[in-house]
Amino acid sequence: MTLFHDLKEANLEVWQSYTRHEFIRKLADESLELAAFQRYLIQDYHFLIHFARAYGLAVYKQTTLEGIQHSMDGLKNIVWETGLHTSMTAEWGISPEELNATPEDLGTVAYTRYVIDTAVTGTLLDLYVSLSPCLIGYAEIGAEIAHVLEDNPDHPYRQWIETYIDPQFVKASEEEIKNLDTLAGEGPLSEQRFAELSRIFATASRLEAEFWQQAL
Ligand SMILES: Cc1ncc(CN)c(N)n1
Repeated sequence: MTLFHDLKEANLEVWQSYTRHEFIRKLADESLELAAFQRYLIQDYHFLIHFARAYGLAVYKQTTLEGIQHSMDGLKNIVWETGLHTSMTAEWGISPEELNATPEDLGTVAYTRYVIDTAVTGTLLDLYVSLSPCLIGYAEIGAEIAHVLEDNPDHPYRQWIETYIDPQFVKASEEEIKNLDTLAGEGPLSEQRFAELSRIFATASRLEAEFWQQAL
C-alpha cells in the first residue's frame, strides 16, 4: 500500500466530499450552468498561478538533481494546465489583462496561501502532501467521469475533462503517488507523523471541496 492510499482511507469522507462534489456531478451530467463554470475557471486560473509558486518552493526545498527535476516537472505540468484556462477565457471574450485583473475569491486565497504556508514552514513531504489532492484528485475525477464523453461527443465541458484524462496529467499523478512514498522513506511512519500528514491532507481536501462550492 502507498502513503497516498493510507491518507485517502483515513480521510475518505472528506476526500469524497471533494471528488464527488455536486459541482462535478453537474459538470458530468451537463446540468452545470456555464456562469458557474466560468466563475470556477477564472478562480482556477489564479489558483494555478499560486500553485506554480508553491511548486517553485518545492524546487527550492529539493536537495538532489533528481528531486529538482521532479519538482520542475510538477511546475511545468501546472503551467501546461493553464493553457486550458487561457484558451477557454479567450473564447469567452476575456482578455489576458481582464483575466489577471479579476479579484481572487476568498476560497482561492485560503487554499493557495495554506499550501504556500505549508511550503514555507513544513518539510518537503508536508508540502507534497498538501499538493497531492490537487493533482491526484483531478486525475481520479477525470477517470471517473471520462465515460460521459463517449455518450455525448459535443459535451459542453469536453475540453476540461480531456485535460484531466490527458496521458501527461495521468502520468504526473502516478509519479506523485510514488514520490510521496519516496519522501516518506523506508519503514512505517510513526503514529504522530502520520497524524500530522493526515491533518494536512484533510485540510487541502476540504479546501478543494470549498473551491467547487464557491463557484456554485
Ligand atoms: C482547485 C484545483 N485543484 C486541482 C487542480 C488540478 N491541478 C486544479 N486545476 N484546481
